[in-house]
Order: sequence, then structure tokens, then C-alpha cells
Amino acid sequence: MADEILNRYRESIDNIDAALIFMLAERFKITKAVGEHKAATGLPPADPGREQIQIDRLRALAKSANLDPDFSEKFLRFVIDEVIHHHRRAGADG
Ligand SMILES: O=C(O)C(=O)C[C@]1(C(=O)O)C=C[C@@H](O)C=C1
Repeated sequence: MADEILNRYRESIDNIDAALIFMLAERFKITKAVGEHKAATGLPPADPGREQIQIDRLRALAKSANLDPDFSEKFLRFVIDEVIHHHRRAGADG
């Protein structure tokens, strides 16, 4: 038997997952431009000082949103590490 309640929840989950994908795509679009700029101007791929500011900010936002700050930090770390990997490739290619 179809579980209408579960189906409704899953519709919302699917919408949220789609929004996350679109937002990540926009983020990677802009970080691609950042990587090209860094490669062109000789800036290093990673900026640990900037990362710390981002982590502190997202941890505070996560707390106020009732989201686990450790999870938010792990998520940001995962995304930033991928960006740095792209930056390194852009530098090596350029
Ligand atoms: O702001 C930068 O300098 C970036 O390259 C972007 C970004 C990020 O994805 O937010 C990635 C790498 C840096 O270490 C810091 C931040």
C-alpha cells in the first residue's frame, strides 16, 4: 500500500536535494572564476585564514539554526577541499 505521508515527506526531500545541487553548481561556478583569477595573479590555491573565518561563521549559523556545528564544518571542509583541488588543477593547466 502506498504510504502517502512518507511520499509527501520525500517530495520535500527531493526538492531540497535539487536546491542543494543548484546552489552547489552556482558556488562551483564562482569558485572556478576565483581559481582562474588566483592562477593568473599567482595567488596560492588555499587561504587558511579565510577558511577559518568561513568555518567560524558557519558554525555560529549552524548553532542558531539547530544544525550540528561539527557537521556544518565537515560539510564546508569537504566542499572547500574539492575547490582547492580544482584551483590546483587550474594552476597546473594555466
Ligand atoms: O576565497 C578563496 O580564496 C577561495 O579560493 C574560495 C575558497 C572557498 O571555496 O570558499 C576555497 C579555497 C580557499 O582556501 C578559501 C575559500
